[in-house]
Amino acid sequence: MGFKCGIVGLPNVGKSTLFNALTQTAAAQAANYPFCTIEPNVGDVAVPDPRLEALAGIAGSAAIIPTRLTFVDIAGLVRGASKGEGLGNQFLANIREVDAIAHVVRCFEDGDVTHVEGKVDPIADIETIETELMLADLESLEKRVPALEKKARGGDKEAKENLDLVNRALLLLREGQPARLVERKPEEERAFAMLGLMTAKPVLYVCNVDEASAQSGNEFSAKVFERAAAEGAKAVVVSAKIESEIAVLPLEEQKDYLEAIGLEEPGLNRVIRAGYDLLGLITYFTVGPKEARAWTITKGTKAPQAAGVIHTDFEKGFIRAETIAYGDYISLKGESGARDSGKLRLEGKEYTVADGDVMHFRFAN
Ligand SMILES: Nc1ncnc2c1ncn2[C@@H]1O[C@H](COP(=O)(O)OP(=O)(O)OP(=O)(O)O)[C@@H](O)[C@H]1O
Ligand SMILES: [Mg+2]
Repeated sequence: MGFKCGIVGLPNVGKSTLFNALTQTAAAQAANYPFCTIEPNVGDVAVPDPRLEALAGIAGSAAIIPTRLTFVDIAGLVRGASKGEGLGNQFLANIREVDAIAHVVRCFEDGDVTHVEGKVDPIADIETIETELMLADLESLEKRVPALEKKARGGDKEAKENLDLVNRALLLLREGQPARLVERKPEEERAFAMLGLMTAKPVLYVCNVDEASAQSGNEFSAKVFERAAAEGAKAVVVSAKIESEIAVLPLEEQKDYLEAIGLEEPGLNRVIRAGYDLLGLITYFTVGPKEARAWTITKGTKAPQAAGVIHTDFEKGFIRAETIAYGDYISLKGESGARDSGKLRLEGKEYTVADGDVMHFRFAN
């Protein structure tokens, strides 16, 4: 399936540094000058999930295979981008292709690191980016109007409905509101998604703070959290620079370092999990002596389609899914315990898979 989270923000705020930490590489060039990144960097990241270890421990699985999420490190966005400033429309196209946005906001002071607007002001920075995305959405919608109007006049019912939706979005964007706030009926969701609007994508604010604030944030990140709460968005605190230094250390040293700065786990884990959540994703497991493995599905996926993530044959020939809830698997110490207690359920085609389900699919070839 491949869900993509795009790393977006002003130039030189630490996007590539975060990307490198996430992907544990130095694949993306990170340096102290704006527009360091031009071509997007794409990387797969393991989704940390402590449940996998617990499952593998019970089943004696030889290997643990986490599920993965894709991050895309995108070029910095500046004021006027929608009109072609900076790298202009080129990187806006990169943003259109992602499913959710991780918006990196500079929340650290450092006289040596250039801020394109001259001072650290996370709220102003967020507004600059949002404005550019809104302007770009406005422009793309305005382009659609003439053709839709022509078709609607000709009696095309679908075009008429689409035009109505587009006009509602335009009204909102002209008021300076993101398209995700457009009121729409469930049956309009498909047409809305087809519009490919950037300000309709879910957003996670990533507050990039100094080392001393890595644990509990600072006055800048507090402002971002306030704004996120008001918008119904999510925010996380992370020090991209520290994380990128920790990520390349041997595991033992990582632990010591994290402890020293008061973190239980890498801040990156929070970013990955929040990104996963933002995309509306959940995990089910397959567990056996060979491996304990996590699989990604969207919330609401039925059993056959969940099976299809492993192999299309599983979906085509789906018969039933032997299912154990994660909590039951753990408390009853595995499959036979769950079976003996009647906690191994036989689920059919209409079953909606729940987060944490341990599944075994039966299928016919
Ligand atoms: N938390 C932090 N504290 C101090 N310096 C940081 C922090 N995070 C990143 N930096 C520094 O900021 C500079 C810019 O980082 P980076 O290249 O990752 O930015 P970017 O957002 O990818 O920029 P561009 O848009 O130009 O590609 C680097 O010198 C990096 O080391
Ligand atoms: Mg960069």
